[in-house]
Amino acid sequence: MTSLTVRNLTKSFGALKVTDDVSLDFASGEIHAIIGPNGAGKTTLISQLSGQLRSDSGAVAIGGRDVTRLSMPDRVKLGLARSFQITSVLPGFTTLENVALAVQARHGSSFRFFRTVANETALNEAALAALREAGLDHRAEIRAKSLSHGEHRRLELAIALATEPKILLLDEPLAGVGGEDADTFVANLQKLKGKFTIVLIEHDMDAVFALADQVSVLVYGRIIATGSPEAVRSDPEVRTAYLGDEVGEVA
Ligand SMILES: Nc1ncnc2c1ncn2[C@@H]1O[C@H](COP(=O)(O)OP(=O)(O)OP(=O)(O)O)[C@@H](O)[C@H]1O
Repeated sequence: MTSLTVRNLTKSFGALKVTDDVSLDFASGEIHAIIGPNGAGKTTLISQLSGQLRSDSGAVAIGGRDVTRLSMPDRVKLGLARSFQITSVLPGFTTLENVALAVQARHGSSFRFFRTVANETALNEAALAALREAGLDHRAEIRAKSLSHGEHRRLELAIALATEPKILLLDEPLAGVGGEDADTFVANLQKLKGKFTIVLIEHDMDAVFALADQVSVLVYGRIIATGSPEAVRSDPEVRTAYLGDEVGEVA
């Protein structure tokens, strides 16, 4: 089943056409990576999907429902969550409190106006469940400002998970994350595989080829290939346009 459908999306900044007639289908439960050189338009495309940026033309549908004209908050309500670039983590709050705020925002007044012990317990349990899925429950009581960069990224993932998404848009989750932290992050995403549709933008090709079911290659705003990691890796046009030597390292 297709959970997210993109048809003929286009966006220009002045004379620069940044996304150019992009059409893609994201299947339910799959990790679909979008790769491409710097400036190819990947982040712009994600912003068009999330509703942060209005497209010049084209259409986006979630589960068959046209959301092209919907705002970002309305798309979040339909299960589309974007992580990493719009999240504002409160540094003086604990990781649990940060995630609890996202749970509260998701459930609105049902948590806010009835401050019973039962509600607070439910709120904390939901937040802890999201932290567990992101592999950060052991740091629940730590203030966000004391987290490592990699842990901070996992907190942002937990905040996105707290919105109970059907589709997760991850924009370079591994940027600036190295070594063990990167391995932990990839392992966590592996565990989430199948639970949500994940659209993953990532420059770390080891991570992309380890995680993705489908890979699409964006070059100068146009999708030049879509397919399994193996098919994309051996596509001559992709090798010429983008992957080059990098592909050799992971082959
Ligand atoms: N708000 C904006 N106004 C003008 N130009 C923009 C804007 N946002 C992006 N661009 C330009 O659009 C092009 C694509 O940018 P985008 O960030 O989408 O690429 P990207 O593939 O995500 O790159 P990277 O891999 O480096 O993050 C770039 O040339 C960028 O300078």
